[in-house]
Amino acid sequence: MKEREVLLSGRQLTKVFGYGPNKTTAISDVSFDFHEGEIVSIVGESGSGKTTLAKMLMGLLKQTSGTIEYKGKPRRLNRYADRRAYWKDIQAIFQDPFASFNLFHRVEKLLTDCIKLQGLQLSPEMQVRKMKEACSFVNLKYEELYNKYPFELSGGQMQRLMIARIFMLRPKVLIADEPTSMVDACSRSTILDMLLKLRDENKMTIIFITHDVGLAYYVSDTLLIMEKGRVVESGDAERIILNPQHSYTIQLINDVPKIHSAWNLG
Ligand SMILES: Nc1ncnc2c1ncn2[C@@H]1O[C@H](COP(=O)(O)OP(=O)(O)OP(=O)(O)O)[C@@H](O)[C@H]1O
Repeated sequence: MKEREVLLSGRQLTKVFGYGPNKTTAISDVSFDFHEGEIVSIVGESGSGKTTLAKMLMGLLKQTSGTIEYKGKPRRLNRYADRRAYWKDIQAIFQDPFASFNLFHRVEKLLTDCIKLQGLQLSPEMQVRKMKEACSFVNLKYEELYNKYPFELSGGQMQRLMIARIFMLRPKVLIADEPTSMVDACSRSTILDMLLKLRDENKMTIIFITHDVGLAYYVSDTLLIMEKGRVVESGDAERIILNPQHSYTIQLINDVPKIHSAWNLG
């Protein structure tokens, strides 16, 4: 198989919050290479630094030390034009879909904004066609939703709408921070399958942030296991799950509920 191109990489990244006695080292000496079309999960318990790392990758937080490279060059976000170009390529969906949308904008505006962000000049008919296509990709009906406000939608509909926006924006990298937290198991696997389909169609790199090692194994090519701000193990997902090397990884795997033994009360 042809070696995939490295798209986003980090070298010795460290992030320290606060000073003196209030100092917290959220990320400590973390390095990685994320490839084009790769699905990688960043897995760890609460407080292990996953969201901090995701925010640094997004360019929403500046690292205390270390470097981030995008497409083989040091990432620069000082100028507005640089940030705009970067955010065209890198998009995120977060745990709480209600926090991700402007609650005063109707669904139609939330979707037309994606067309504007891409800098496309389309006729009104073409715009509606694109929005309908994006909604049907995530099994939503545009006609039923376009006039609604986010608070008139269910959590699951909102999460689907977030994915419809990604379908329209077609970023090179998607950072998905627990994107299935608000839906039942059935919708959850549908959402994951939609993300996998987007990866296959667009060669999108997906960075999944989760505490659920079972879910990470289901969706990922590679894993980055984090404990207290450090990467304790990384590499091929199957290899890590079948043959974990670090005690923390073993503990995470053992903590996954076992369906059969759960009923063994004897
Ligand atoms: N803005 C901040 N100021 C100070 N400390 C912070 C800040 N953001 C995060 N931290 C600390 O950094 C550490 C890592 O937090 P982070 O949110 O990255 O963890 P996480 O793995 O995403 O957790 P969760 O799964 O609960 O979201 C924690 O100890 C947290 O208290």
